[in-house]
Formats: sequence, C-alpha cells, structure tokens
Amino acid sequence: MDTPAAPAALDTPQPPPLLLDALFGGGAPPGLALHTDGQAPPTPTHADAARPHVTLTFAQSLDAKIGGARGKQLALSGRESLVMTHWMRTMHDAIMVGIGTALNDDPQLNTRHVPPLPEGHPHKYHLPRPVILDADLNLLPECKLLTNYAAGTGRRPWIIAVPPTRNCVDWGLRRHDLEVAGAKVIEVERENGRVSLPSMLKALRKLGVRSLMVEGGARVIQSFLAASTEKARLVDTVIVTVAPVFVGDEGVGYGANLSSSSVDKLQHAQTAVFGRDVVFALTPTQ
Ligand SMILES: NC(=O)C1=CN([C@@H]2O[C@H](COP(=O)(O)OP(=O)(O)OC[C@H]3O[C@@H](n4cnc5c(N)ncnc54)[C@H](O)[C@@H]3O)[C@@H](O)[C@H]2O)C=CC1
Ligand SMILES: Nc1nc(O)c(N)c(N[C@@H]2O[C@H](COP(=O)(O)O)[C@@H](O)[C@H]2O)n1
Repeated sequence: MDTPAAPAALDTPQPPPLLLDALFGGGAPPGLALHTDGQAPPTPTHADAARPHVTLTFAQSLDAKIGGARGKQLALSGRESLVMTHWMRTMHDAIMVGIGTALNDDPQLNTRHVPPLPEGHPHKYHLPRPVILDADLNLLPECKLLTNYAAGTGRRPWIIAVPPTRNCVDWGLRRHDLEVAGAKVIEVERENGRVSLPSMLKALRKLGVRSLMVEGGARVIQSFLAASTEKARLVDTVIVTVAPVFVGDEGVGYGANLSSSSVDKLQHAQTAVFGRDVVFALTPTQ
C-alpha cells in the first residue's frame, strides 16, 4: 500500500501578513514557524552577529495599562490578536519575561493558540525557549514553565541571573533547587542592581539564540524602551496590541521615566486590525 503523501505546503496555516512584513520584510520564508529535526527554522536576525534580533511586544489598554490593580493579570488581547501573538512566538528562538511577570502570571509561553496543523503533517510548530530575567533567582521551582518542562510539554527554561554581591548561601540554595527542577541558570553582568541587558543579549547569542521576543512586564518593557534610545539600541521591532478597553489609574503602566526624546526614535511601520483590537508595528528610525 502506498504511504499517503504529506499535505502540500498550501495546507499549512499561514501567519498574519503584519508579522511577515515587520519581521521578515514581507513573504513567508520556507519552513517558517515549523520545527524540523536537526534544522533551525527561519527567524529574524540582527546585523550585529553578537546579539539576537529583539522584538518587544505586549498588549495594552486604551489608557496604556498592561495589568490591572495590584498587578492583576488582564486578558487584554481578544482571540484574534492572541493567535497573532502565538504566531509571533513560533517565529522566535526564545521568549523572555521578567521575574515580576513570572511570579504574577505564572505563564506557559507556548504556542497553543496557533491553528492546528492538518492531520499527518510532517512537522510541528517551533516552540521558543522560555527565558526569565531573574537577577536574584526568585523563580519558584513549582512554576508552570518548570512543571511543563518536567512533564515533557515545554522546553527547558533558562534563567538569567547575576552573581550574588557577597557570599550568599540562600542564592546558592535557590540555584540548586531551580536546577533540580530543570532550569538552566546563566550568569551575566549586573548593571544598577539589575541584569545588564547588553550582557544578557550577548550571552544568549553565544548560546545560539538568533531572535528574542520580549513579552514584558512593565519594568522590562520600560528598560528595553529606555535602552533602545541610547547609542547601543537594543530593540529592533516593536509590536503592540491595543485593546478597546480602559483600565484606570490603578492599573500597571510601563511609561515611567521614558523621555520623549527616546520614544520618538521609534517610527510607525504598519497597522492591522485583529478582531476588535488594533496592532501596531514599529521600527527604530535609522
Ligand atoms: N499585557 C501584557 O502584554 C503583559 C502584561 N504583563 C503584566 O505586567 C505586570 C508585571 O510587571 P512587573 O512587575 O514590572 O514585572 P517584570 O516582568 O517587568 O519584571 C521586573 C523585574 O525583573 C527583574 N529585572 C532584572 N533585570 C532587569 C532589567 N534590566 N530591567 C527590568 N527588570 C529587570 C527585576 O527584579 C524587576 O523587578 C503584571 O501585571 C503582568 O500581568 C506582563 C507581561 C505582558
Ligand atoms: N498578548 C498578550 N495579551 C494579553 O492580554 C496578555 N495578558 C498577555 N500577557 C503575556 O502573556 C503571558 C501569558 O502567556 P501564557 O498564556 O501563559 O502562554 C503573560 O505572562 C504575559 O507575558 N499577552
């Protein structure tokens, strides 16, 4: 009996054009978003081979809030823009959140909302590596990222930490517990009491990460936006979902300490409507 042929490429669900334009300059590179054994899928890269391409992305309300009162996690994205975000996840080697988000939201950072591939399709969707910006190792060993990894449903999380300032027994114990739970701890330089972002990007690139999707939260978004205004710009693409809701003053914003001279260095590239939401793509001015 003949083996049934693999479905034609045309049967494969296609990602939103806004992402193809913003991340690849239009057109879907062959094999995009799909995992093939032994082959790295196409992804955006940075001209400077010493760091990954950085895509900063998040969902906000009309009054620029990304979380509710006391940090409550909000479902701001509607179904269509959430699917767009999960497509974006398939297009990056790694996806990063700060420890504030990891503790508050207990995220999974997988691609479960992308449309299913046809039955018998020879590939799976590419799953990005989860990365947590966690200078002092406060991630919980029982978080979903680690339990998913242990259950074989998620990739091994990497934690970006900084060496403790003095011989700190607790830090060593926390590191041990997290490593036993499956995490890989990567030490980078400290800058103003936090992880140095340039040092972190360099370390990730050395480990093979060609593209990094930064999903938040507020302090991380603020740090990347502020850094992207200096000479050594850190953000290459910004994709923001705006949901048609107001959250109010009690919500979590990300605009603190951002100067106008820095944010106007980002220029509009494209706008698209996803269900009830509007998604903006921006790139830095040359
Ligand atoms: N709507 C959206 O798209 C998203 C919303 N959120 C929301 O954001 C809120 C959490 O935001 P935050 O508390 O600000 O936490 P965060 O996720 O931004 O983490 C901030 C923490 O990361 C650590 N860190 C280490 N190096 C750093 C650096 N260079 N720059 C910045 N932080 C560094 C610090 O401990 C810092 O306190 C929650 O309400 C969450 O639901 C989070 C992600 C996306
Ligand atoms: N795109 C988007 N829309 C929202 O409305 C959101 N609240 C977020 N949050 C981010 O997604 C993470 C949750 O991911 P999982 O569903 O657990 O895979 C959350 O931690 C934020 O980073 N994003």
